[in-house]
Amino acid sequence: MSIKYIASSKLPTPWGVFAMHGFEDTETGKEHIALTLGEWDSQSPILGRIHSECLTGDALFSLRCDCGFQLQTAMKNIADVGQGFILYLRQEGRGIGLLNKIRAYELQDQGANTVEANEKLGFAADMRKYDMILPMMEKIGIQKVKLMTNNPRKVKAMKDLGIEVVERIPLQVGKNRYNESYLRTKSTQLGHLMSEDYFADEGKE
Ligand SMILES: Nc1nc2c(ncn2[C@@H]2O[C@H](COP(=O)(O)OP(=O)(O)OP(=O)(O)O)[C@@H](O)[C@H]2O)c(=O)[nH]1
Ligand SMILES: [Zn+2]
Repeated sequence: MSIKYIASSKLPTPWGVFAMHGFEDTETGKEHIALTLGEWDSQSPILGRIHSECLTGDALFSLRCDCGFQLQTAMKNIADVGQGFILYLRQEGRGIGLLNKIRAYELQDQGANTVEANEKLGFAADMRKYDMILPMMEKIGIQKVKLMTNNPRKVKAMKDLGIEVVERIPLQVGKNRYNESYLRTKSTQLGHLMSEDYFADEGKE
């Protein structure tokens, strides 16, 4: 793993003008992004999110998952407090890539759940790695985080890298009739922490 900082620019969004910092993984050629808003000293706990790329949810308005809703809510929450970061990591499809995710969706259209579909294709349920986080966090000067996620493995990954997660903030947004079983599978098979209230809230969104 070799992460190289490349350049920074402004990124105006509906929620505020973020700074965008580009990084290259020189081994894989993957291009990762950090968005930051506001300023801090390295000892302050900063609100943030580690977001895994989901072209379909983040850019194409897909209702099959909750990714786009989580990304927008995280950006809004950061803007509301005036300070925070998002690491946008290019590990599409939990690390299997976009085309394999479409293959997995095809199997899901035939009745498989997200875990079964990955396994039928010969992949583990979740192939993501998080070691690129450390050099990115060092560059943006953050050592302590308040992390917006439902995924305890992300919290553990950060802690294993030596980053202090002072708080986990649930990000339960975007449930709809197309992603309910996907969310259930995340909760029952992938360890995501989601409250029963979230599922009980039938008919919302
Ligand atoms: N292989 C596969 N990947 C998927 C599927 N649906 C979404 N993804 C990918 O899953 C990743 C997001 O992971 P999630 O498990 O939804 O959520 P998380 O990032 O672990 O946890 P949160 O921080 O709570 O959002 C993105 O890279 C998506 O492209 C699917 O059905 N199959
Ligand atoms: Zn998604």
